[in-house]
Amino acid sequence: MIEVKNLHKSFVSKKTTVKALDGLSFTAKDGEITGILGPNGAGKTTCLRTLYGLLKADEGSVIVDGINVAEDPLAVRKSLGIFPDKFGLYERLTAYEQVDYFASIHGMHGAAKHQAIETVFKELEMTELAHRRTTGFSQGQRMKVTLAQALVHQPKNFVLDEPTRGLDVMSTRILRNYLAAHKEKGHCILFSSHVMQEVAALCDRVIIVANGKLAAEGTPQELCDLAGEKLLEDAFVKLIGSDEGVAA
Ligand SMILES: Nc1ncnc2c1ncn2[C@@H]1O[C@H](COP(=O)(O)OP(=O)(O)OP(=O)(O)O)[C@@H](O)[C@H]1O
Repeated sequence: MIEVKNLHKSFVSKKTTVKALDGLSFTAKDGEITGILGPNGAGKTTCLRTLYGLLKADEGSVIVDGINVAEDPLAVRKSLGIFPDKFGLYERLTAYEQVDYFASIHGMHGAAKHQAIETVFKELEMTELAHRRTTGFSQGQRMKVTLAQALVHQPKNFVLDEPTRGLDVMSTRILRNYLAAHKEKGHCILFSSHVMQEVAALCDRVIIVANGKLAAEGTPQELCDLAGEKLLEDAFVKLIGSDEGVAA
C-alpha cells in the first residue's frame, strides 16, 4: 500500500518558483489499480519521483507498506517496481543481460533469477528480444525492456509513469493483462496516464491531480457521476476546470 500524505514540492530557479505539489494526498491500496490523471504540468511525475525517493519533498510524506520513504529509502525500494519517466539502456547488453543486471541488483541469483527473467519475458511477450543487443531497439522495445527490468523481482508495489507511451495496441494489451493479473494476486499498482480509455478500463480508483493538488478521486463511475457526465474524459475536463463538486 502506498500512502501519499500532504506532499509539497517547489522548484526554485533564479527568478521563479514553481509549486509542483501543493498538499497532495491519496492512498493506493493493495489488490487495486490506481491511476493518476492530470493535465500537463499537474505534478504527476513530481509525485512519482518523490514516491520512489528521487526527489525530496519540502513537506509531507510517502509511506510504502508502513515505511516512510524519507526515513528508509532503500527498504522502500526493495518493494517497489519503478518505471520512470526517463530511462536509458546499456546499449552493449542484450535485453536479457540488462534485465539480469537489475535482477542481480535486487538480490536475485541462480536458478530463481533465471526463472524470474524467463517468466517476465514470457509474460510481457518479448522472448524474441531476449538475446538481441538493445542498441537500435525501437521506442516500444525499449519500453518493454525497461518494464521487464522494473518488474523482474515481482515487487509488491508497481509505480509506473505513463507505462504505455510508445507501445502499440498489442503491447498495450499485453501490459494491461499483466497489470490486471498482478492486481488479482494482491499487488498495489499505481500508474500515471493521459489515456482516458485505459484508465477507465483498467483502474479501480482514479486520482485526478490539478495544480499539484487532489482535484477529485473515486472509481471511474463515481467520477462520472460526480461530474454528471457519461465519459471519463468529459468528467475529467469538468473536474479540473471547475471547483464545483471537487473534493479538495
Ligand atoms: N526539475 C524541475 N525543475 C523545475 N521545474 C520542474 C522540475 N520538475 C518539474 N517541474 C515543474 O513542476 C510542474 C509539475 O511538473 P510534472 O512533471 O510533475 O508534471 P506532470 O503532471 O507529470 O506533467 P506531464 O503530464 O506534462 O508529464 C511543472 O510546472 C514543471 O515544469
